[in-house]
Amino acid sequence: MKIAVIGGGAWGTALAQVAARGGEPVTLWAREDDVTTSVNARHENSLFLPGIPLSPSIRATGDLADIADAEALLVVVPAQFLRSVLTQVPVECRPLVLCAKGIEAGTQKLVAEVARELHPDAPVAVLSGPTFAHEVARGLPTAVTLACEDDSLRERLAERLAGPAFRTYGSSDVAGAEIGGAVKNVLAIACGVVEGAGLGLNARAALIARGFAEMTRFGVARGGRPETLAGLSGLGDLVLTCSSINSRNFSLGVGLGQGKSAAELLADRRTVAEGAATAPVLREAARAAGVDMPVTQAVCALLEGTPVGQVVDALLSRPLREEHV
Ligand SMILES: NC(=O)c1ccc[n+]([C@@H]2O[C@H](COP(=O)([O-])OP(=O)(O)OC[C@H]3O[C@@H](n4cnc5c(N)ncnc54)[C@H](O)[C@@H]3O)[C@@H](O)[C@H]2O)c1
Ligand SMILES: O=P(O)(O)OC[C@H](O)CO
Repeated sequence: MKIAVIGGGAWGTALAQVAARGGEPVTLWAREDDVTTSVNARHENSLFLPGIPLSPSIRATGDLADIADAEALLVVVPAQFLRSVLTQVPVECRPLVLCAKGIEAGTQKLVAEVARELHPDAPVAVLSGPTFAHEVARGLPTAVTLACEDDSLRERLAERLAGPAFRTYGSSDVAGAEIGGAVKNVLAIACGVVEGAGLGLNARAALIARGFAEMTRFGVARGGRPETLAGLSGLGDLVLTCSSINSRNFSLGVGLGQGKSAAELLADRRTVAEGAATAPVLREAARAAGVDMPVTQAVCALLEGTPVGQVVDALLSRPLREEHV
């Protein structure tokens, strides 16, 4: 199955590396000339994944006409740009493997819902899980959820992408797989705040557990299955992203916890911290679904400039409740 990757950021590049493992030709579409030039000339994405040698069988392009011969498209642009990019891509009825983690502002749509709206003839799959791009691109062991409702397509994609250090676990729960990835980014900001404000490891563990509870409530309300949320794309990714400064979302939270403003922290970032855009959308989507998400509300307050101490006091002073309701 010939693969093209749409999006030349860190994750798109790492997935191109996965798909090109056996020397198969892979086309990587990128917006930035610096990316296409460095990938083609030096086999490196010097903008988003510097210092990691890439397979010479990856060919980068800025021209969407070059993906014409691909049999499946891995779509790896940030969630808030997905609609504008997918509007330009000549998808036809080719499978779309959606790899962004976020919820669209304005519509509250998950990425697969946006893709189905724009390209109703294209089957969709979601690839998600605990996957720092720089580790995947280096070939370090990684496992992901590959969700697709079509059993035969899921098996073909899983086989095509799997390798000795990249394990794909199949699932038919597309909504569950993408909700875990979108919500964990918001919760990772909260865990970063705990780190930045020096609130301790007990607080971080509490946030991971209570954050997982609210991820599950929201995921089930939007049609996901609890076991998917407890798997690689939910709990697995939550644990990774909430425990490492390598996470862009966690590091954004560290800055907030140190008292910096979101505007200041996001101003000169070239890379994406999806949780910052997802948090207010998730708060609205949770309200619409009648789901209580106190950690998400706290992250929104922090992004909006409420002081850390005030947000923590508000979280801790809520009425006591049973743990499992
Ligand atoms: N980096 C990772 O480790 C990782 C792992 C798994 C999933 N993801 C997800 O993959 C998605 C892409 O993240 P990334 O890490 O590859 O990005 P990145 O931070 O490395 O790069 C930013 C990307 O945004 C694109 N971009 C910027 N402005 C744009 C615009 N106006 N229109 C279209 N595209 C624009 C850039 O071209 C680039 O591809 C995100 O949803 C992220 O959550 C990332
Ligand atoms: O750097 P982050 O916070 O966007 O996390 C990257 C991946 O989503 C981890 O699975």
